[in-house]
Amino acid sequence: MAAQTNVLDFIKYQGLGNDFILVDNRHQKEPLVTAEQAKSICNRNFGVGGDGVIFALPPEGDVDYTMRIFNSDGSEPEMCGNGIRCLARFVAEKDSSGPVTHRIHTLAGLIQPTLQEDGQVCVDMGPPILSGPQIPTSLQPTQGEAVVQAKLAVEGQEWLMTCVSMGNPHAVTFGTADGKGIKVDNLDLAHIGPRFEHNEVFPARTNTEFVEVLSPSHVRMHVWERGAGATLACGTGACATVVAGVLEGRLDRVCRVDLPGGPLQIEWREADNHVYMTGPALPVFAGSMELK
Ligand SMILES: N[C@@H](CCC[C@H](N)C(=O)O)C(=O)O
Repeated sequence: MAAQTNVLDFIKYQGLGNDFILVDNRHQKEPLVTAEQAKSICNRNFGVGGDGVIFALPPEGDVDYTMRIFNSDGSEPEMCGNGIRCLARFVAEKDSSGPVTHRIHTLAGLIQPTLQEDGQVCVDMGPPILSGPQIPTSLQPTQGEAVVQAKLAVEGQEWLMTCVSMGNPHAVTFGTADGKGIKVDNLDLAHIGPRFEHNEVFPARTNTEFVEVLSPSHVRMHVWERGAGATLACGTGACATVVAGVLEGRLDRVCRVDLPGGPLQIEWREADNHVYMTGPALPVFAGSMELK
């Protein structure tokens, strides 16, 4: 008797080079692949290759559908900014008469991407979370409940960290306590990134953003992602960067964030305290693979 094979259909998408395997999972509540399988699928030599696997699941509550994601190390984050733009485009292509604004349930709550006529996707990412224990970090609050420019010793330097959750945890640094700013091109991310990600002050690990300010409305940012390492872009990280920059008095509420994969436009809107992210999302190829 022939062994039964389990074939996964997917479309690979990318948002500024942050790349994902998208799966239409709207017919069943559980993701079609396990965390371990996601890790193999993301492998760039032995699998499809990607920074994560994203599932469109049936709606939970009063929404259009639910999103879940596995990082390339198989861990499950609460949210993904570039990923949710890709997901909105993916579902829109499948349901050509679907809504322009999608209401998506995530582990970080309700997120609403809007497909713009110019092909970009603008996402209402909701309000940032600033309370240390909720981020979570054990770094002590310095501005009310917020952890702003808290000192953290890593690799013999005291880094100034501002912590922000966009549903998932971020630690943003513009430089060290001796007044040295960041030059993103000089960073050895593969060496330094894990020392932040796994630092004991971040009990759920963290994404870390290293930011070079070009002007109050324009920065360069390189990211070390929890569960995925150095990626070409991070949407939630770009949002956290602008929130941190505003809290530190360095940035305007409307700011362009240049990532290795390209720019994102971010606004932390005073009127509703929500963060809005605008950027691209593009299909790369469709495929199917046998799941082991
Ligand atoms: N690249 C994403 C963030 C993905 C999740 C992150 N690695 C985490 O574990 O929190 C983005 O664009 O936001």
